[in-house]
Amino acid sequence: MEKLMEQFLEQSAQAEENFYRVEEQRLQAEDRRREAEHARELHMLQMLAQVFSSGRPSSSSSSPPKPSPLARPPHRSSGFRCQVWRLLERYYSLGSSSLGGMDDDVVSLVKSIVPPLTSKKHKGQDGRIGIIGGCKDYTGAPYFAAISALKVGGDLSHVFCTKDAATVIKSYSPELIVHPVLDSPNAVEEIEKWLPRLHGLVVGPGLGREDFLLKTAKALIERSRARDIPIVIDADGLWLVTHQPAVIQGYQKGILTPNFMEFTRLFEALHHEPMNSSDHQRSVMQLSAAMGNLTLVLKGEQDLISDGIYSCSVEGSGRRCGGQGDLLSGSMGVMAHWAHAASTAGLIRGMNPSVVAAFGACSLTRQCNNQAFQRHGRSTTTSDMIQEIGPAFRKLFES
Ligand SMILES: NC(=O)C1=CN([C@@H]2O[C@H](COP(=O)(O)OP(=O)(O)OC[C@H]3O[C@@H](n4cnc5c(N)ncnc54)[C@H](OP(=O)(O)O)[C@@H]3O)[C@@H](O)[C@H]2O)[C@@H](O)CC1
Ligand SMILES: Nc1ncnc2c1ncn2[C@@H]1O[C@H](COP(=O)(O)OP(=O)(O)OP(=O)(O)O)[C@@H](O)[C@H]1O
Repeated sequence: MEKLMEQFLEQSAQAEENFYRVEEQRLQAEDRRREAEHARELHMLQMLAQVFSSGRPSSSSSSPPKPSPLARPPHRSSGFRCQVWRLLERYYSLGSSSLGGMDDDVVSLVKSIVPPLTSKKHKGQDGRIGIIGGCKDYTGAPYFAAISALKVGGDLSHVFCTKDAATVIKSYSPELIVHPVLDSPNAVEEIEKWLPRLHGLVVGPGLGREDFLLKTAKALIERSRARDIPIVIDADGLWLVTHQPAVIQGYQKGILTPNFMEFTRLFEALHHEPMNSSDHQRSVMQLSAAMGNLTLVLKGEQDLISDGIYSCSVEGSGRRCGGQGDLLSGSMGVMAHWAHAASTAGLIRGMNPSVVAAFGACSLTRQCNNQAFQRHGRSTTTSDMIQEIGPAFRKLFES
């Protein structure tokens, strides 16, 4: 009797295991089918957006201006164009349906890229981030970016700046590793030595616009790209991209984080015409397509993130002190590393890892702004916001 019972239990355990295995396979197949379908649809519509917008990828700023059918709907008589227009509208609305309801889903994805804190890891595993920036005029910006990368959870933050900025930046914080090499004659080789050890690069905060520094930044972007390192480009790095878009065009691990001014400059350089400032979503889609579908974040009252359009409107405050964009780019550098690592490990599926990172960093920056404002009101500074990174991160992604 006992034997029979044992046999019965074994068989039912086996049957249960088989059931779950088959069910899991079925769910995985269904997931793959949905993802493929979604990706096919987005890809097709993206291609159409690219072809029919004025923003074909162009590596040369001297190509002739092209008319933009996206600036307004085509005339009714153009049947095919109307059809394309409707498709494009569907594309935009596909994306913008994520404006409200998708927020929670994206936040869950951000949560899933945050690496667990365990005693099994060694220093460096949660992120070694490099900041390319810091010159005579600007020492605050690279500091804000680098310290934010650490406070978000990166393990090591390197700042590659000019000689005269280095001592100043070191004096702000003993946490940062500061290399005074950006204006040395062999800057590229000096910095390239570090690339194999870096998980993410943030190019631009406090870089300035001197030719030599921009040339160095360009070479470093190219070499990091060749090594498949996620790259966030902000501030003066965007000045470089505006003049030489090919440096980052089409790089899927690249994220651009322009403010409105930087966005307008970049848009006009690529499209050779003023942007339609009444429709930011459309402009973001157009510019993203022209840049080879890389992730773009237009910062503002709401942060608009492509591909597709995701909007981050976590409540911030009315306080707009300088440096908030540096906090954003530094945190994004770390999150981009986490997101791509999670994607490689199969932990996130169905969404571009760069978008997950961008959404995470935007939400965090705005939450820091909100919390700092509650304490300091009008006197809020970026340093106050940096103090809030820990609690804001916990509130958003660890609760
Ligand atoms: N503590 C430090 O070290 C900091 C250093 N920083 C570093 O400074 C460097 C230059 O960066 P940047 O942003 O000041 O330069 P740039 O693009 O020429 O903009 C200048 C003009 O654009 C306008 N404008 C700006 N935003 C706008 C908007 N949203 N919407 C509309 N207009 C807008 C505005 O024009 P205005 O209102 O004055 O007419 C403004 O005067 C860069 O390396 C950066 O990292 C900063 O990070 C801050 C903290
Ligand atoms: N009107 C706004 N309301 C709420 N949040 C905003 C607003 N404008 C910008 N932000 C937030 O502030 C952050 C920085 O954006 P901002 O436009 O100030 O960048 P920036 O000009 O590049 O900054 P920086 O001073 O570092 O150069 C973004 O994360 C964005 O979400």
